[in-house]
Amino acid sequence: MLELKNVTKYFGKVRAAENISFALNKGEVFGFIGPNGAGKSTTIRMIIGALKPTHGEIEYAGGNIKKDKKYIENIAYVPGDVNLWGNLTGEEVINFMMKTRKFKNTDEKLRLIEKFKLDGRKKCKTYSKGNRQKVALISAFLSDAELLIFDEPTTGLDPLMERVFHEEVIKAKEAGKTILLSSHILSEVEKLADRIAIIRDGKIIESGSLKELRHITRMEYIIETADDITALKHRDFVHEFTESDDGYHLFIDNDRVPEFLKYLKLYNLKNLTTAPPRLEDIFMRYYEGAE
Ligand SMILES: Nc1ncnc2c1ncn2[C@@H]1O[C@H](COP(=O)(O)OP(=O)(O)OP(=O)(O)O)[C@@H](O)[C@H]1O
Repeated sequence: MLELKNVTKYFGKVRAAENISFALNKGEVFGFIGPNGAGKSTTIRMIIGALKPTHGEIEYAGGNIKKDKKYIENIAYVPGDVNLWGNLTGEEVINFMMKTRKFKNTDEKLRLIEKFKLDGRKKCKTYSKGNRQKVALISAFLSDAELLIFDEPTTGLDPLMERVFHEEVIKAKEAGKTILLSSHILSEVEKLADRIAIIRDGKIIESGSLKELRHITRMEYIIETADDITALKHRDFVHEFTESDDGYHLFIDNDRVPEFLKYLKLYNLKNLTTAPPRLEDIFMRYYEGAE
């Protein structure tokens, strides 16, 4: 549905995005993650046509976006920091959006206002960041756009509202919408995304499904044994060795597992469990790698 081909953006000498390439399939949730200043917003602003790439191409439904601007009507975009017309109420802003999009389902509007617990009668200038975000999120979920783009959508929301956001993303996906979700909240992306791309310093450093990305990190092992296995701590493939009530916890490099298993044979184990790595572990490794 959307494809970026070697998209690059320079602001003067600052390289905000370099050779960004990825494609979104219709009906998927695509997570775009990276630390502050990595280039997520710049990339998104190029997708919505607010910035012109220095190099590279962006295609939407097979057409080049430089030539055909009509594709923008098929995108609903919620920026990280939402600005609204201060003198309109939240509901007036939502009504305005519905009118411009010729969307008439007021029951759905009321459902979303109720679900996001928005007081739509207050003027937007009195709203907190979270309330402004709610107005934009409700408008996006109400729109008939086929691609929904959320840039750090839950930074102003409390955990209950975050959950509402997650539920609505899943609903939108079930309705066949495509979702680009930019975030540095890894658990959010992990829960929702079918595939992810990790961006850092303007470059995509890894992309794929979570399952595909798990190979690049360490697995955690929890060992229950009456034996003293602290000698393992000194092996170079063992990391973060700790002792807890439920056993010894340690992380093992995935490519060194056969060696690890050989060592394990030296002990009498009561139980051995493993935990798949979280996106956070993958991400932290990239963080650490740069320092
Ligand atoms: N208009 C601009 N002029 C100059 N430099 C810019 C501009 N916009 C972004 N940058 C720079 O480009 C880089 C990428 O910024 P961008 O906002 O895309 O990152 P981000 O991943 O969205 O981060 P954040 O989560 O903090 O918004 C940063 O170094 C930023 O300072």
